[in-house]
Formats: sequence, structure tokens, C-alpha cells
Amino acid sequence: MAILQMEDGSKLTDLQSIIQELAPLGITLNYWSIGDNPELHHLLSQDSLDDAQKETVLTHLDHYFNELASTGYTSRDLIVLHPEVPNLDTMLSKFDKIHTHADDEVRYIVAGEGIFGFVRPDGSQVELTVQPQEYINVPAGTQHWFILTPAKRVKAVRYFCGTAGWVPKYTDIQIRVGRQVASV
Ligand SMILES: CSCCC(=O)/C(O)=C/O
Ligand SMILES: [Fe+2]
Ligand code: NI
Repeated sequence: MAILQMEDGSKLTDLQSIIQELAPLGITLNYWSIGDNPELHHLLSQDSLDDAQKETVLTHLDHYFNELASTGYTSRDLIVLHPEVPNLDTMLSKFDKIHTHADDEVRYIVAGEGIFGFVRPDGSQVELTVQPQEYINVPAGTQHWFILTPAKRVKAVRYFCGTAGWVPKYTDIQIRVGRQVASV
């Protein structure tokens, strides 16, 4: 269940209210069902997955990729983050500073949770916790950051229309909004 933390520390959990607060950024946030396939749920319950298991997960969810492919998306992968991932903090340090991408950032959370932070057009900052079955599209050029919750676990499908556009371009704006604690 998505949680939006405002700069004053208040939190929204109603999806429509969250969507309204993110509207000035043009962010899409949708509920995409994972379905009830036992093999898929078993794989998603594991911390780490080998390449074949990742591809099995992606194949189970490719009906969503096929929809995006009709709008120009050409590839997808599954990012699997958990505390035992080597150099996890180094990898996360690429995303925990305010940055933009030349392409939309399109993610589908399928396990765990993560926090996207955004700088809104009026300069205010918000942090959005996204959880399983939530799809987010962060438009190209949006000033954002990404961190994990204390659980330090997330599995997300990443959709690409080419790879050059997802390289982070850092801005010099500092993050002000507080850090969320683990979700409810
Ligand atoms: C959960 S996706 C990993 C984070 C990422 O790709 C990114 O660009 C965050 O801003
Ligand atoms: Fe990003
Ligand atoms: Ni097993």
C-alpha cells in the first residue's frame, strides 16, 4: 500500500489522495495485480534469485511488458535487492541523491518495498513508499531519489526503452524531507 510522506511529516495512505499530490509531477501510480500463481509467489518469497529464476518471474509478468512494448518499451529486467547483496550500499548510493533521467523511470514493485523521493514543481519534497503490486512511472527529467526502508528488501521489474536514458544525472539540490520508518 503506497504511503506518501509530506515535508511536514504528515502521511497519506489513500491512493487517490496520493495520486492527486503527485499530479503536478505527472507521475503515474497504479495497482497491477501479481496474480496467484504458486510458483511465482514462491520465487518472490526468496531473498535471492538466479538468472533463470529471475527470467521465470519476468515471464509470469510479461503480459504487462507486452502492453508497454506496444508503446515503445524494448526490454525489462528484475532488480533484486536484499541485505546480502554484495556492495548493496555502493549500488544504492547511485540513487540516494537527487537525480534525473533522460527517459521515464518505469518500475513495478513485486516484493518488498522502496521509497522514491520527489522534488515537486513548487520546490516542496515528498517521499513515496511503494509496495508489491504497485506500478510507477516517473517522467523523464523528474528530480527524484530512491532509498530502501530499514527492511532493505525490494524486487522490482524495470522497463526500458533503451538503456542510455536511465543513467542518473545528479542535481545540486539537497534532500530535506525526513526518512520514513518501515511501512505499517
Ligand atoms: C527499484 S528500482 C532501483 C532504483 C532505480 O533504478 C532508480 O533510478 C532510482 O532512482
Ligand atoms: Fe532514478
Ligand atoms: Ni525454494
